[in-house]
Amino acid sequence: QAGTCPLPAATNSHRKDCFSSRPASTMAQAIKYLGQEEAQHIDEELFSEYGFSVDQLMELAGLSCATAVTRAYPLTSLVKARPSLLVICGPGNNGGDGLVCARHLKLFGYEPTILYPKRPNKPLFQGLTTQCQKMEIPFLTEMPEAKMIDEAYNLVIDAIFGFSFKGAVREPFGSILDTLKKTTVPIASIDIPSGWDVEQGSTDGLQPDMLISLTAPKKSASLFKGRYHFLGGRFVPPGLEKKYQLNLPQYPGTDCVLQL
Ligand SMILES: NC(=O)C1=CN([C@@H]2O[C@H](COP(=O)(O)OP(=O)(O)OC[C@H]3O[C@@H](n4cnc5c(N)ncnc54)[C@H](O)[C@@H]3O)[C@@H](O)[C@H]2O)[C@@H](O)CC1
Ligand SMILES: [K+]
Repeated sequence: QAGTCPLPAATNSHRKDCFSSRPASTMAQAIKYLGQEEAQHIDEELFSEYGFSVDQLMELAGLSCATAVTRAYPLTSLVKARPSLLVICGPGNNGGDGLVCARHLKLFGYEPTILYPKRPNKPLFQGLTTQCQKMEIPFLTEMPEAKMIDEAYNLVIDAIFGFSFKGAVREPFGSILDTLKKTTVPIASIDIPSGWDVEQGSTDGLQPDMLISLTAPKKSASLFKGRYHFLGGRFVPPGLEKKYQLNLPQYPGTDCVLQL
């Protein structure tokens, strides 16, 4: 028996994977938490050196997020009569992950509604928006009040900002985040709790119930206090993982997510 399982919340199947097929030398090393620049370098390298396209990785990232949501909030656990979710999408690729996530959640039997106030004028985002519209996912024209969100939705998915967020929050997202802070319904944040500094977090920011870290957690994830921390984005080539010493845990079987 070589060492202890590096996954604190590991299920029996994770544990089995750890002990049966992970070399002893990598078992002891903790997963790396990335700084902002390092996360951006890895992102660039996936495209420039490894030949991936943004929409490819976004699809896998968004699918991971939807899958992680089904694990933490299965349809049978939802408290409202309808399996309603509010997905709030920001102006960059984190918002794109949110659109993909919403589409998959609809296929998984949930009823997502999207708020997408700043839409980039690029074919990728236009296509993702059309796909959601054609799947009869409603788009809101404005942010509802906190009370209305608590009444209408089981969960809010925060796809506003990811690892490129910097500085003071600009409108309309400042008001959106202020409203979100007043809600009591659980929040699931994609990659970073929006409004948090990517490395330092935020003392008075959102306190999501769930965080889905993509590729590898960012430094601020060490300050996450919610119930569910998942890793998704199972697309990192071993060469890149090695170069950046990510020490990613082994995903169980063919799963695209893993609970940390
Ligand atoms: N390499 C990876 O790991 C992958 C990353 N993906 C996603 O891409 C995200 C990063 O995407 P991006 O680099 O497009 O960046 P973000 O989506 O983090 O945000 C960039 C957008 O937010 C705006 N913004 C930044 N700071 C702001 C502020 N203070 N107030 C208001 N607006 C602000 C910028 O103008 C820009 O429009 C990741 O967090 C992840 O969710 C996935 O789509 C695919 C793979
Ligand atoms: K986010």
